[in-house]
Amino acid sequence: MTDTLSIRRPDDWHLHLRDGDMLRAVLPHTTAHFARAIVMPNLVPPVVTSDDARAYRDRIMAALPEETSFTPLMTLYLTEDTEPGDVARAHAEGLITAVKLYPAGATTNSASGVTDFDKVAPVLDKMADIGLPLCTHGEVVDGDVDIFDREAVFIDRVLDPLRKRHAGLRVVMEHITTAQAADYVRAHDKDLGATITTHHLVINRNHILAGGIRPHYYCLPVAKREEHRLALRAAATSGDARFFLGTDSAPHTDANKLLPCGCAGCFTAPNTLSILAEVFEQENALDRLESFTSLNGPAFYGLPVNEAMITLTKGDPVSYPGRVDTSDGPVTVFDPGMDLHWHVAL
Ligand SMILES: NC(=O)N[C@@H](CC(=O)O)C(=O)O
Ligand SMILES: [Zn+2]
Ligand SMILES: [Zn+2]
Repeated sequence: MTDTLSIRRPDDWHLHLRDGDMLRAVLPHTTAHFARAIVMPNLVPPVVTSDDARAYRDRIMAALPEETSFTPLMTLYLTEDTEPGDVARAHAEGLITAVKLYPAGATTNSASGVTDFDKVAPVLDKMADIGLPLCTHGEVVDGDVDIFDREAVFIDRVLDPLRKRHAGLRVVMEHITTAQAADYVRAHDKDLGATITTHHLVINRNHILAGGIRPHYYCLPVAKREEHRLALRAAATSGDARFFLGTDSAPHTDANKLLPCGCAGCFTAPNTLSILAEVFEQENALDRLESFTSLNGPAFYGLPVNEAMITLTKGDPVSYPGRVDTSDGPVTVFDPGMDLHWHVAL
């Protein structure tokens, strides 16, 4: 039985770091294990222009714990006013790694997102030209579409037509939650990838709703039926290079989660790697953990893999904080509902 595993240092290809005190509180939990992260731009107000991205990157660098090396990979929030020239310049100077599409109203802080795709056609064409990936929050927001169907309907109504219209555009389907999304990735070519979160490998919709409502398991896209969780596990552990880790670690204070209308998001940064090792071990796929956490993402983005290694060692149950304190109040850490045995050492 394997009880030690050395892998390249992981990257997180979908992360929410927030800003201000929250940024300072959550950032060390990511930098403890991860070398790089794609930083989502859904701040209030959002990170829309290259100037916004530069300023946000500086705030992240200023918040880094001492003697920590970490590279935030910045993204721009696509709006109907985004200028193709600004995006191209930001890409050329190495400031941004991707642009993020939020359908307006789909998720946390998405009000400035896209409603009319004709308006963003020029910028998407430019991105296809220069090879800059588009990360998508893949859910339709139409009130007539059941929330559990929003991802599958997005693929048919929005994503597939968009990829046909903008041939050559590289797309990452973020935080996929359905078998349909995994199948869509498999059926297409190298211009398509998908991130999978830690929590969607662990919970299904019963965890949120059965026996009482559990707001800390509520995130978007919402967790689906068990068959979808199993499909995501199969995709993540398959070794297929188009699937890679994006934790979507999305901290909200308990006060904002535990409301009559609570925020969506699971905060997984502190225990993500221990959970993933447990999941991959359960799937007899520990030998593929490194592909998912450390190799496939860089390959998609055309970046070098990290030189540094981390070692995971199996032992007594791992202890991790139940919550992280911020000046706005505590943020509850995702509870995977099982003991974790894989300890991370750098
Ligand atoms: N995933 C979530 O449930 N929430 C994210 C937004 C997002 O990634 O859609 C957040 O910013 O809180
Ligand atoms: Zn999202
Ligand atoms: Zn997210």
